Amino acid sequence: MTAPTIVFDLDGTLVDTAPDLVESLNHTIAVADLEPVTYADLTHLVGQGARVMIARAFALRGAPLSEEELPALLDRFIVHYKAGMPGGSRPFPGLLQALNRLTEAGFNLAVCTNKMEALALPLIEKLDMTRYFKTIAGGDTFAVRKPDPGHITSTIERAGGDPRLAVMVGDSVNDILAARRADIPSIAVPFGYSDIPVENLGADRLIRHFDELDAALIGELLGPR
Ligand SMILES: O=C(O)COP(=O)(O)O
Ligand SMILES: [Mg+2]
Repeated sequence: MTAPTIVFDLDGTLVDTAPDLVESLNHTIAVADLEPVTYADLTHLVGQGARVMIARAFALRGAPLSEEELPALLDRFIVHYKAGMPGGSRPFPGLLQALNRLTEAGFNLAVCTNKMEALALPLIEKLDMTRYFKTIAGGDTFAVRKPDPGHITSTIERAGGDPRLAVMVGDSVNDILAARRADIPSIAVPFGYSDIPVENLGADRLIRHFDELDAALIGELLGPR
């Protein structure tokens, strides 16, 4: 029988990437003389990958940005962000213990992030976490990305799992909405970068710490089998 799959979001769920995202974003927008963004701004900027984050930073500062300028800015971001990896980014407390616990319990683990694959893969590798995941799907891996349910279901299929036997863990509306649209139960974490209070995301469960993520909770969400 297929093992249940647990799908994790990356930024703000598995890894606290905010300091490095802010730093590389500010390095990027400095070429246009924009005032640096803050950690508090990030919750409104992050979620749809680096390209959208840069465009949103320009909008936040009321600065014009043409389509033609974006590729060079995106390159600037990618080069800076990759060079600093893993920087100050660290797994959230209790994550590694949870990944070990869930792996030992026989679950398939996967990552579904809107971060581009070329950034997600090396970040997870530098944090020595690649081995935990059957697959790591980025925002540009498939034709669609969160909140499109196809991003999650394709990730599960690529991990050899079954979307009818899966749970999504995430920090933002993209994750919880995509899961709901895919009819997949979801767990929200409050330590990420949501501009909506996590209680209002509509997740099936809320955990405050990864210590709470165990086989019993997954079993409750998947119901009697
Ligand atoms: O990098 C982003 O914009 C979002 O990434 P996430 O989907 O892992 O939260
Ligand atoms: Mg996230």
